[in-house]
Amino acid sequence: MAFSLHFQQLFHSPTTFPSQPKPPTTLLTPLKLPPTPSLPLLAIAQNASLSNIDSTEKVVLPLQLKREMMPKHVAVIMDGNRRWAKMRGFPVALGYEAGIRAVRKLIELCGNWGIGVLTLFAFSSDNWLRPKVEVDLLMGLFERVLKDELEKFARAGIRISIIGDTSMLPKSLQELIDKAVKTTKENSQLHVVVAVNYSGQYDVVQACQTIAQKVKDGIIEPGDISSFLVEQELQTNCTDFPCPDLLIRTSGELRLSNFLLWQLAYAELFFSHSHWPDFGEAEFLEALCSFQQRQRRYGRQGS
Ligand SMILES: CC(C)=CCC/C(C)=C/CC/C(C)=C/COP(=O)(O)OP(=O)(O)O
Repeated sequence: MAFSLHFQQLFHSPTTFPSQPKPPTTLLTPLKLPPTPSLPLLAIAQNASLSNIDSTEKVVLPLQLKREMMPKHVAVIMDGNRRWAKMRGFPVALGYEAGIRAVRKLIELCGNWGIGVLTLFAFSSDNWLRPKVEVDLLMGLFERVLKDELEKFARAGIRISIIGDTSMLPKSLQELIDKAVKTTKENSQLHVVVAVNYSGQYDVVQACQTIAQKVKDGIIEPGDISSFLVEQELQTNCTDFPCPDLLIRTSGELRLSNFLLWQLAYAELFFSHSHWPDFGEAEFLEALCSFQQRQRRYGRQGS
């Protein structure tokens, strides 16, 4: 069975939300897209498979995208769930439910389009400052997603990893995380890395602590410390491509909010006006088209 079919079938979500016209706001105005026929009409099977996908499987891309220019690692700050809900007069919980629907859709698209790693910023270490009821709501949602979807993730060949300090999470969630990580650790179709109680600054600090200990123990010399060595100690070292090629942040905010600070050094940034629950295929395609138009120079002279 083709890889794309796996994902479409496994992640079809029946979730519906009360219909209500979108409020007229500039934040919700979609950006201008190149004309986008529906995926089945324009999709072509590009026969060569990507290295992180089983060679018997096909990656099906929309015509606008070039296979050889696809990012290997996409990171996302899923902002605007509460605003999405408030603008519709819905409870905050519904905003997060809609956010989870968008997560499912993005996982499906990354799987179908041959992206190797997807890192999602689900809970920042600063988010503990939110009202307890909201923190509890988010923790409950994470638990529910892991309980309900683990089998589907595992069957679709998805590997799940968590970055961040999980020791502060509810014990029941920690157990579900351990199970998800263990159950999926041999999977290689798509690596979904979820940042929970994550701080980019702390990630660098903990890497420094580990390296300092190695110096103290005489394992390495201070002069051995390099970018390569630091990167090896960062939590994203759990993936084959620790540094995202593309960072997407939704809902119009133009900041990094302490996410993957080291790892984003050379990432291309894409800021979407859509709130996270409205971020779907058209919006992702727009981000990828923008990415493929960038000239990535990594500090070198341009042509
Ligand atoms: C399992 C899994 C990966 C679940 C993801 C659920 C999800 C969408 C989490 C986003 C969490 C979050 C703190 C978003 C930031 O702003 P905000 O959305 O709170 O809202 P605001 O910026 O409008 O205030």
